Amino acid sequence: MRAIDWTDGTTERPGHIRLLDQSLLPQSETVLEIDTVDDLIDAIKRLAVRGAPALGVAGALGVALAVQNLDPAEVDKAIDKLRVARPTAVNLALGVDLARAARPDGAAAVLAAALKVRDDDIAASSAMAKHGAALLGEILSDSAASSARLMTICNTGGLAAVERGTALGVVQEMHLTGRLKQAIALETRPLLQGSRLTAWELLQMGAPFDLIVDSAAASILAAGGADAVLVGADRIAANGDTANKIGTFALALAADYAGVPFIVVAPESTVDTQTASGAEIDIEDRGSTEVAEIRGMRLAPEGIAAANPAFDVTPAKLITAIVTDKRVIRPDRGDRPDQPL
Ligand SMILES: CSC[C@H]1O[C@H](OP(=O)(O)O)[C@H](O)[C@@H]1O
Repeated sequence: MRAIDWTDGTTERPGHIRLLDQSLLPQSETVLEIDTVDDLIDAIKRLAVRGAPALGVAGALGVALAVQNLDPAEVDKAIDKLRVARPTAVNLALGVDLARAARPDGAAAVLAAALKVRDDDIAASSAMAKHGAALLGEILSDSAASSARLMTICNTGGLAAVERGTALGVVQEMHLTGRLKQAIALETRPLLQGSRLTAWELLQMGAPFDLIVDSAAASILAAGGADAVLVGADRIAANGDTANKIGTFALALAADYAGVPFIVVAPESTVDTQTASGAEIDIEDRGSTEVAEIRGMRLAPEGIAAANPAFDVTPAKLITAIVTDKRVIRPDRGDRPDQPL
């Protein structure tokens, strides 16, 4: 099943969104049938649906839901609330804007625009998988390129998109073409997208992998335990600075120290040339509970303070390459995403 999709209406029920509730994976594969924008916003805020490309599709389909089900006077307020449900991933606002632009042409045109966002993401995931695997063939030694050990953080597979995903889509491509020796997946505290979601997807692929705690990554890299680091992105600024899951910046520093290529994999829809640099990216803070608890089980003492930025920014100078569905940008050679395609 896709992470998120649209189900056409029947005589019993109007068209609506179906999504796999990722907050319950891997213990439970629960499908949510979403009929209202408020329920979609709740699903986004609690990461039942998550990942920049998937959020773009959610935003676009949410506009179709609003136009289909709400009084015209209520649509803009609902769409505006959806657009800011999570601030860091540029894709959410972009998906909303792409579907909203079709409003003058009616509900069918809005749905068609939203389904195009979905279909374009599916195509982009396949293109990124191929471009990323080709780049590894170019920059790694022959032995590493044919038997690669690839480290990754958070979850960037089909669950973070619609199908295949971004960085984990490259890992899948390397596996499918017999060139993956091992994936190394960081658990990714505090919400454990790595141990819950990436491990689940790698198992389904049948790919060889190790799950590691986040704090083991630097010493594994320094000891020569990985041939490349592949990460996703939530927003790529005009100069190449990249916002991604918290811990990505530390991983980039460790990769730089270890002399290991650090590769960002993201669709062009995640490139935001309106944001000049990483300093302007709004980093979502998700509050102290996620740090102090795991699925409602209190770990830290009551009454403590906790900082919980959900993302950090990796400066372009630490990024070897940015692989998109359309191109490979090489910040290590002075390339910038705001240069024309
Ligand atoms: C290809 S997904 C991009 C990005 O989204 C994830 O964040 P979250 O799980 O909070 O939605 C993570 O930063 C991924 O790298």
